[in-house]
Amino acid sequence: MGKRTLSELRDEIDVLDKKIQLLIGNRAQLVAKVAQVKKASDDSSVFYRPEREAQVLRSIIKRNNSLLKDKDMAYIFRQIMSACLALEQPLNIAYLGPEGTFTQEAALKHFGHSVSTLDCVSIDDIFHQVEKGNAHYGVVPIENSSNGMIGATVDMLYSQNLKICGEVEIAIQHQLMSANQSQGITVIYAHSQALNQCQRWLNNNYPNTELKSVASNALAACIVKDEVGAAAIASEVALDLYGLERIAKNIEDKAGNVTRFLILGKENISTSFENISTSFEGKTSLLVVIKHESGTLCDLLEPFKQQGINMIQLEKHPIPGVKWEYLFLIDIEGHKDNKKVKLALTEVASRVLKVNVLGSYPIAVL
Ligand SMILES: O=C(O)C(=O)C[C@]1(C(=O)O)C=C[C@@H](O)C=C1
Repeated sequence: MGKRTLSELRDEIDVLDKKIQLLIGNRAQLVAKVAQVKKASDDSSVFYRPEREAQVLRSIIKRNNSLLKDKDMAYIFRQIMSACLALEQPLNIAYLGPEGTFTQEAALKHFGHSVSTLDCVSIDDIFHQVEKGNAHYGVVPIENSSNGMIGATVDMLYSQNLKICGEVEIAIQHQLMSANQSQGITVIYAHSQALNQCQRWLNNNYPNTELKSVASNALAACIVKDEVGAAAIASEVALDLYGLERIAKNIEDKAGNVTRFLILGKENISTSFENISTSFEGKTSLLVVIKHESGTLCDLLEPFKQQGINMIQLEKHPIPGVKWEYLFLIDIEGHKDNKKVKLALTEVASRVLKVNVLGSYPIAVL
């Protein structure tokens, strides 16, 4: 058989597309049945199941031996699951606005594009909107690979009762942009995080320019749309969205600049797997306050060692409103209902002033 012509190849693609479409339709029908099962169950209002979504995406990546990259294959299935979940329950996701922030990018990467989004003015506002029930879930930054923890988020985790039900990572590349490149730049707007992440570049390239910190990078882009002589540091998405011109590309000081975001909700995520210890590729986050006495930090850590539990993270953070007193944000491997984790947590609780289990959730898949 000779080489197939363009139209023959397209005919074959049409046949495959028809099959794929039919299969996606069949999948949607199954998900509609899943919704019925959930409605009849105890936690009838919880349709979003991050642990199952993570399992689906991990399997997709594991068996991907196609020409497509893992991340692209996973993206396609992420969108299919997003559309399927919207059949069960249309979700509204709170993020740091306006449109074009990295937080919005994180929200869409995690939930897919079949959700609606609610733009919030601050990290505190995201917590409040979820708390009030105006959004089903919220997305907040927790940690940047160059700058460390996001204090405003830790403060709110301490003072609010929301649960962590997922995490997502986004590569952060900053663009310098303005409405009109021919004008000299007298002021640069950005979120304080972006100013920190680009500090060296700004010192080298704009040593005498005024730097103004605003609530988000997308807001900075929005402001400079109408301000002569002003530039903004924001994302590629914001550059396109607000019709600005790029002055400089990827100005972050450190390559591989990544921000980790948390997904917040009102409920603990379901533990629908029969054997949590073997099938849950996840972690548990805790906030702990210990006595200001010799040996108390060792006492806190010992139960994890005794149970052979790996600690992923241990961060010290000032307790909001209490001078020179600190809380610890701890991430450990495993689900809070796993036998060993449970034993360790009970022991920890007996040794510290306060322990708040923020949630157990799947480790970011991509
Ligand atoms: O398995 C479920 O619980 C579903 O609702 C199905 C499904 C999917 O499309 O695979 C959809 C939404 C959930 O968040 C998880 C998975």
